[in-house]
Amino acid sequence: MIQLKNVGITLSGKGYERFSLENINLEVNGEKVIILGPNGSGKTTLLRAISGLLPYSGNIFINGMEVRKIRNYIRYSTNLPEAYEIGVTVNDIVYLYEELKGLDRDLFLEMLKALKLGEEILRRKLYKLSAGQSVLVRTSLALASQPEIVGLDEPFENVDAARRHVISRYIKEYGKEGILVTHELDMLNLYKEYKAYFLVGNRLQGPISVSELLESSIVEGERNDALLVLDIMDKKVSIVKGDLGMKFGALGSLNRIYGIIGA
Ligand SMILES: Nc1ncnc2c1ncn2[C@@H]1O[C@H](COP(=O)(O)OP(=O)(O)OP(=O)(O)O)[C@@H](O)[C@H]1O
Repeated sequence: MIQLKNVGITLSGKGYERFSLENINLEVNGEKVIILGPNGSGKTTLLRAISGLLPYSGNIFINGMEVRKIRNYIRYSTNLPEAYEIGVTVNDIVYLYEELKGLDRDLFLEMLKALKLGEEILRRKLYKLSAGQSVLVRTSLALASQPEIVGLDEPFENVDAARRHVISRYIKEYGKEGILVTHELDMLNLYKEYKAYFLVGNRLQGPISVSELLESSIVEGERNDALLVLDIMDKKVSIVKGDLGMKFGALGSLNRIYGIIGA
């Protein structure tokens, strides 16, 4: 189980405007959750905090344990790049993860084969892989560790259509509980049994089931019959069942929500 209680995260740095997420509450209890958000909305930031890679205020618990106090929790796995050593080969990471996380090497090799990646990739350094290969290897490592809970960041980014289908099969089989963050709406069709949240306007809003979402429309303003009303930059956007205005499935990109509110 993942629990976020009143979580706040602030990023600041040279050359950046301050970015913050506020009052984030979430409970993932034996469920599959998808977090949708436009570019730059803070999806990776949220997942990094859940994975113990960023400081935060409030509380984040994984199976009842405060993330601040645990290191390398064996029952949780993520595909975030920081979770893997830079400068070592894929094979080195496989050895490390067999020791640290109980990685199932046979399952990992089966996934590489299904993804048509070829075993020579094992001898390559992770940072020398192409962007898509790196995502697939990291996602396979996270899943082949067969954790109770996974946190996957953009597992489809830079991945071609055929491999997206293959990796989705494994995500669904081995990611029994956890969070998948993405901005790629065209993948939602494969994840109809997931619960969706939106990370928009610096807040996490939801939930709504993905299957309902795909049959809904997006309308400006707050409506009584809405399945979910999103608060974005002091404006409201309703998600309404049926074919009214802009069908969610036709949105293409979440950035278009900002177009609907004229921002
Ligand atoms: N060190 C930092 N200081 C301040 N802001 C930062 C810092 N690092 C990243 N940001 C900003 O934080 C915001 C959230 O970034 P994040 O990578 O979490 O977004 P995302 O939703 O995962 O985006 P994408 O879909 O494009 O991957 C962005 O606007 C980014 O520019």
